[in-house]
Amino acid sequence: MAKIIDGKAFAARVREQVAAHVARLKEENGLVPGLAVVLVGEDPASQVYVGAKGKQTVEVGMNSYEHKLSADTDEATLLSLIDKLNNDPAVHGILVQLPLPGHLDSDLVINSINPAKDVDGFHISNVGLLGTGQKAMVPCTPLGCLMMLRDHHGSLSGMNAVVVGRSNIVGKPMAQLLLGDSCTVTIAHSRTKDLTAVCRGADILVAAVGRPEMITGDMVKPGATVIDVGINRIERDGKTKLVGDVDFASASAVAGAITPVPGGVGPMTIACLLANTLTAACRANGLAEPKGLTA
Ligand SMILES: NC(=O)C1=CN([C@@H]2O[C@H](COP(=O)(O)OP(=O)(O)OC[C@H]3O[C@@H](n4cnc5c(N)ncnc54)[C@H](OP(=O)(O)O)[C@@H]3O)[C@@H](O)[C@H]2O)C=CC1
Ligand SMILES: Nc1nc(=O)c2c([nH]1)NC[C@@H]1CN(c3ccc(C(=O)N[C@@H](CCC(=O)O)C(=O)O)cc3)C=[N+]21
Repeated sequence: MAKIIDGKAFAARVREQVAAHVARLKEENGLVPGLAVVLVGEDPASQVYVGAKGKQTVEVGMNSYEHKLSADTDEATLLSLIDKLNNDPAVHGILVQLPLPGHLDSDLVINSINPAKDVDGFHISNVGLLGTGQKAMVPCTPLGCLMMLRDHHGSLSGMNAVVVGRSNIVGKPMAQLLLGDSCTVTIAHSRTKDLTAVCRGADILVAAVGRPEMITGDMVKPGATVIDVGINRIERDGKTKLVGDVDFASASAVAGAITPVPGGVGPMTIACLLANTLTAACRANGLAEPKGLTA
């Protein structure tokens, strides 16, 4: 039976570190980091995340600004809000909740955020900085996964890592971070041939597929570390249940360590968002950055 990596407890420790640094900034520099979250439309799952982010932002002593726009908001209105936030000195981080309604061009919207305030790390400048090993804002979900992996293994150098999924928000930046830590990285996707064989070569297996319980125990190398990024709501036995992209029962019987869903990657994502907001506030003011909270 695998060791369960407790993302919820880890995230609570990250938030404590963030809160301690925020308290120091306030006392020594009179600075309070601020995070603006923009939500377009009424997607219920998104509203839950936005609510959780706002609550935790305030709990660590930072200011939270929520902007809820109707689903039919036009591009010009959204861009003008982002322009206002870009120029607001009280706002150090801006997050535009994805996915956006179909009539909005999400690349255009994301790339209109000031890269220094892009706490999601999705702006092309941050993608380029990460890809070239320069100081960037790093996407929260992959950063949270990296923190848990470093904590569990110490060094990741030379390990075989397989990332299943090649999205811009999870798969690709995850692969970059693992490469940065000197893993031998394979990115698998829907066209990959013999996914089972590819996954079985992994010392570190990251699942970011969006398919409930797709990664089963037979795809896991004995003793491997499995990171389950998936968040899927399914109906089972007449109840709504949250499950990952990994079949926890069969995978945990083979793996050496595994993250659960819920209580794994999800809480770390929000903790890293707070850490990124703190980092952005420090950089904007030429102050020392928090240690251990960046890639
Ligand atoms: N915990 C958290 O904080 C977060 C969780 N998530 C969750 O992570 C999961 C992935 O999210 P995201 O990256 O945005 O998803 P996307 O839908 O953008 O990407 C999914 C990727 O999985 C690949 N894929 C789909 N089906 C298969 C298959 N049968 N075999 C192999 N690869 C396949 C796709 O391949 P192709 O490119 O070929 O289509 C694609 O690259 C979701 O469950 C999402 O809810 C996302 C963000 C944050
Ligand atoms: N610009 C942008 N940045 C994001 O980071 C972003 C986004 N858009 N859109 C949606 C996805 C999804 N996401 C999650 C964050 C936390 C949990 C989380 O905390 N989940 C809890 C469970 C919560 C529940 O019960 O629903 C857990 O896994 O334990 C899940 C998912 C961030 N995302």
